[in-house]
Amino acid sequence: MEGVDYLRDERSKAQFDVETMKVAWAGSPEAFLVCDRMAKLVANDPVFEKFSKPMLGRKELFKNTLRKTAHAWKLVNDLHLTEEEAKWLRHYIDEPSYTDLQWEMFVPALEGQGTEEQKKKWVPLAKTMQIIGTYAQTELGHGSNVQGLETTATFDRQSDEFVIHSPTLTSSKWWPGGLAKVTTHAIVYARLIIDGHFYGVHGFIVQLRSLEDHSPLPGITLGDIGMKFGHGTYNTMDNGVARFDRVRIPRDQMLMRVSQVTKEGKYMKSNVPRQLGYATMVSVRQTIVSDASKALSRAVCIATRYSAIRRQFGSRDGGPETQVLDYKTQQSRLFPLVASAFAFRFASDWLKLLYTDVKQRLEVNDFSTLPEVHACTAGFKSLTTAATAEGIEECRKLCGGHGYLISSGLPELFAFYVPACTYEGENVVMLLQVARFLVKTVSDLGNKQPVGTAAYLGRASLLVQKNCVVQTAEDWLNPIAILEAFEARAARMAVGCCQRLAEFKSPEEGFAELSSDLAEASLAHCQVIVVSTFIRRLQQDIPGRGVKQALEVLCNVYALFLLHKHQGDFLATGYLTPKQASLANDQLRTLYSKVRPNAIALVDSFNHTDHYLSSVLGRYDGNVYPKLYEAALKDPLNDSDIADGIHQYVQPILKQKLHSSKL
Ligand SMILES: CC/C=C\C/C=C\C/C=C\C/C=C\CCCCC(=O)SCCNC(=O)CCNC(=O)[C@H](O)C(C)(C)COP(=O)(O)OP(=O)(O)OC[C@H]1O[C@@H](n2cnc3c(N)ncnc32)[C@H](O)[C@@H]1OP(=O)(O)O
Ligand SMILES: Cc1cc2nc3c(=O)[nH]c(=O)nc-3n(C[C@H](O)[C@H](O)[C@H](O)COP(=O)(O)OP(=O)(O)OC[C@H]3O[C@@H](n4cnc5c(N)ncnc54)[C@H](O)[C@@H]3O)c2cc1C
Repeated sequence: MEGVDYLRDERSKAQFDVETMKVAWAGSPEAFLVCDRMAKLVANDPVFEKFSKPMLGRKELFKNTLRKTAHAWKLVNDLHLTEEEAKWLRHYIDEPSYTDLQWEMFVPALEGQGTEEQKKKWVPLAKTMQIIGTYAQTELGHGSNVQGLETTATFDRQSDEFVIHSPTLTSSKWWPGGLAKVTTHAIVYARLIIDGHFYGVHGFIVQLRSLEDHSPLPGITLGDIGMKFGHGTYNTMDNGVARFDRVRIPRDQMLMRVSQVTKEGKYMKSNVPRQLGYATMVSVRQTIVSDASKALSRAVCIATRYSAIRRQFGSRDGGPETQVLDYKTQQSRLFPLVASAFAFRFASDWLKLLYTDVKQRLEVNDFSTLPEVHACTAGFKSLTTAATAEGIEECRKLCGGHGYLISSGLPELFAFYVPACTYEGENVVMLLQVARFLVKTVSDLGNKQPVGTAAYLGRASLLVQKNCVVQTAEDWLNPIAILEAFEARAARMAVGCCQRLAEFKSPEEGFAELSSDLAEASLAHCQVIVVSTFIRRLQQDIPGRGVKQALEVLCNVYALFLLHKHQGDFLATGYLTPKQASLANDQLRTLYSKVRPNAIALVDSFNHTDHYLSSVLGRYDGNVYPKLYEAALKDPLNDSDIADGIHQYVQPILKQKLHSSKL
């Protein structure tokens, strides 16, 4: 049998309806149709070919992306694509480009932080790409600490302008995507100064380049910050540096939704919290959670298909060897990642609803849920990106040696993905934000009943006393038992941290000293929400033969895998006994056997095209070995039998050896 037959055989064993599962993964029939149409549009267009990328030099890589991006914009206009369709088009083109910043950060920053008048002026220009913008917050010296930014925006009452200035080397803007070569505008975050007084960090719309000839405007120095990790991935993007030498902009280019500066130089705070200035980051963190499920689904699709084709050991009589997918070790590394992709998908769907809700509330100045939404987006961003980055690397290892080839698609995917752990809020810094929320919630328990995602902490006094009642491996299939275990562990960790915080001289000193424990408690809290979201999703109507059952298995795999991985926490907090932890692991092994016949069908449900996967190992048809061979032959080193440099550098060594052996 060939790889093609192996996958056909696997598909025939599926116990659920794949087409309906595709809809469950996409979120709705409409969402499925949009994704499917955009994925095929990209896959069938030769302009979006990706194979040659790893061979290109930096300048060619960059130009190639500019070409693709221009073609994509033409398609958006020619085909009258909606914003949703255009977003998926960009996603399937699969190349970091300035348009990511334009649509995911520049436009949302204008919409979220501009006044009605500002939005009316700037948003249409941006949405029609008459101006191209980026989000210039991070500096050479500061990224995480936004209030520590050094760029200044000094109000000049006489000319009714702000003067944007980079006073030090470390105040150079550093990292913004598209800044180096493309963007005409940026939202520059700077400290506002009026009459020598500092008024905190605010966003300012600054024109960077001439709209006529694209050259940098006077007083602005722009450049690229250099090559990044992974050759063909993020180097398609011109992350840039910018320095401002007393650049003047009109007063009405300060984003003034949160606070205003009048002509007279009076600083006026609206009745909205200053954290609304961070709203763009909340919006992008929510998108990043959704992207985590996509990236992880891509990696597990490759590793699962290849594991069904790859055979090693197990045959002593010349018969077929064992599919590596049948090894329990392979299953215990791979299936939790398949389950995680689904968990993150449902978590991101839920987060989107939470975010939509807070956006509507903010419109009418209801800020009550903002702290919870900030904690959820920050925490989920950290949890999902860390697990996805680790998961992609695990998938590479699951593919053995071939996983290290660029043609496997996995090294490039990892290089593309891993900065998600850093950008838009470094992951540990984000967990510490969740910790602030947890500490406040627990400290306030006497006065205020927590709601929403923190509601379970309202039962903290019960959860710290109760012990797990599980007696058999079967009991671990009960969602109530699972959820209570996660809640009890998280509540005990949060309460434990708060009790120890009280022993320090000041809360700040305690928070700094216990920050590692607080970060762990935050992760445990986020896991409660992800697990409960998965469980709740299964309580909804899920049509299709066997679809719900297959998802129930994955939900249990996800929860029990986490329980096993973090069993130290579950045991140390005293909620579980070692016997109960061991029963959970027994159940996990049984669940892997239930996933096994559905494995290929589950990853088919992601509906990924071969173009999107860009992996010889993950091909839909399973024709791996002939295509690996073919891909290898296309390497430029195989253009000739005798490579450049052989005559010059190798032959003299060989000849010298002959000469000395004669002596
Ligand atoms: C090609 C790519 C493909 C796919 C990528 C996928 C999707 C993304 C799409 C496009 C993007 C493309 C590429 C990536 C581009 C990346 C862009 C960036 O990285 S932009 C820069 C991002 N920078 C950061 O995230 C900085 C992180 N730092 C912060 O957010 C803050 O400084 C801080 C750490 C939160 C601290 O804030 P602050 O200094 O104010 O300090 P406090 O701790 O005192 O906070 C006060 C108070 O406010 C609360 N709070 C903080 N933040 C928020 C918020 N956002 N909303 C609401 N409330 C907030 C905080 O918890 C405190 O509350 P309190 O305890 O006082 O009640
Ligand atoms: C690919 C990529 C694209 C980017 N695009 C943009 C962009 O378009 N626009 C933009 O403005 N920025 C962009 N950035 C910058 C990015 O947002 C920052 O790098 C990120 O916010 C992290 O900040 P930092 O680099 O200052 O890390 P640092 O904060 O210096 O982190 C270094 C270490 O210090 C630790 N640390 C920091 N603070 C604390 C603390 N309080 N407690 C405990 N530990 C702490 C961190 O955990 C980390 O381990 C991009 C970055 C990358 C990698």
